[in-house]
Amino acid sequence: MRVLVIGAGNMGLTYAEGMAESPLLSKHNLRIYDTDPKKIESLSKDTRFNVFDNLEDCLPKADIVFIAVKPYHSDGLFEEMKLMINDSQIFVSLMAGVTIDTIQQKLNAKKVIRTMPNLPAQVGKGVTSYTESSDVSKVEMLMVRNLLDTTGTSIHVNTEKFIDASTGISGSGPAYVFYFMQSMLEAAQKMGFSDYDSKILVSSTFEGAIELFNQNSISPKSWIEKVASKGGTTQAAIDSMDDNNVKQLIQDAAYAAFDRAVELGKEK
Ligand SMILES: NC(=O)C1=CN([C@@H]2O[C@H](COP(=O)(O)OP(=O)(O)OC[C@H]3O[C@@H](n4cnc5c(N)ncnc54)[C@H](O)[C@@H]3O)[C@@H](O)[C@H]2O)C=CC1
Ligand SMILES: O=C(O)[C@@H]1CCC=N1
Repeated sequence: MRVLVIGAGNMGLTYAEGMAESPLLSKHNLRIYDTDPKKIESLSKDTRFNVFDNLEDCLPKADIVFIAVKPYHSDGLFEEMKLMINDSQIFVSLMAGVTIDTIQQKLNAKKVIRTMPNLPAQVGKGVTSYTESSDVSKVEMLMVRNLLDTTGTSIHVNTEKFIDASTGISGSGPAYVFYFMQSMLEAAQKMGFSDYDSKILVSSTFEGAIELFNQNSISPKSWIEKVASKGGTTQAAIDSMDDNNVKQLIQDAAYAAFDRAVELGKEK
């Protein structure tokens, strides 16, 4: 099985690194292609994969092709790729919004798997949702799933609506968590803590809360009740958030990302 990753950015490189560390592929079978000469130069020193700056040398013989460029670069890329591909190749898109139908038409490809990964893949804690075109067999799906799982965990969804929806929850989601962290860091700094202490207070609080959540089958709502004493400090904070409609605002933000994913698909 020969795998090619197109686009050595945040996502493409992360997937290439995940696959390189797994026993599924040898270096010889893992290729990465990018158009940025600086990236090519720095990657060339990396012994984990074969690096290419020319599609002709790496695309025709690949069995599985991960596409990890920005959605607005996809048209140009598809145009270049389409004369070099064949019907047995499987194309795995990591791009937000770009639909299976668009990829099949613009690339003239048959077998397409559309995914939505997320950035914690960089530390093996990613979650990727995925769905496929009808030409992809169960065995091929399993092969690709094994590759996706080298960066964390994955969930299969039946329709592309859920790929766009997971963009709003897990794809963009790490940024919402970082937004919350940044807000708490700034509050800690305003209260007079040093940058170092602020970071410890905030990161330990997130880490501890996630650990509690993962080790028990209790809902976040019930955990809030365990932290909040009646008439106490936590209740004052939660009341402030409720008064400011924070829950609704977070849900609106997730829907804004979901809607934008759908819109990106229509812009193609
Ligand atoms: N960054 C994130 O957290 C997530 C990103 N995605 C999706 O992943 C895709 C990539 O995003 P990032 O990795 O963040 O972008 P990035 O900008 O870090 O990487 C894109 C790479 O593609 C290369 N590139 C551009 N045109 C090319 C071409 N024609 N052929 C080969 N390489 C080309 C660029 O040089 C760059 O190295 C996007 O479509 C995005 O929607 C999905 C989920 C999460
Ligand atoms: O912001 C974006 O469009 C991409 C998709 C999900 C995360 N980053």
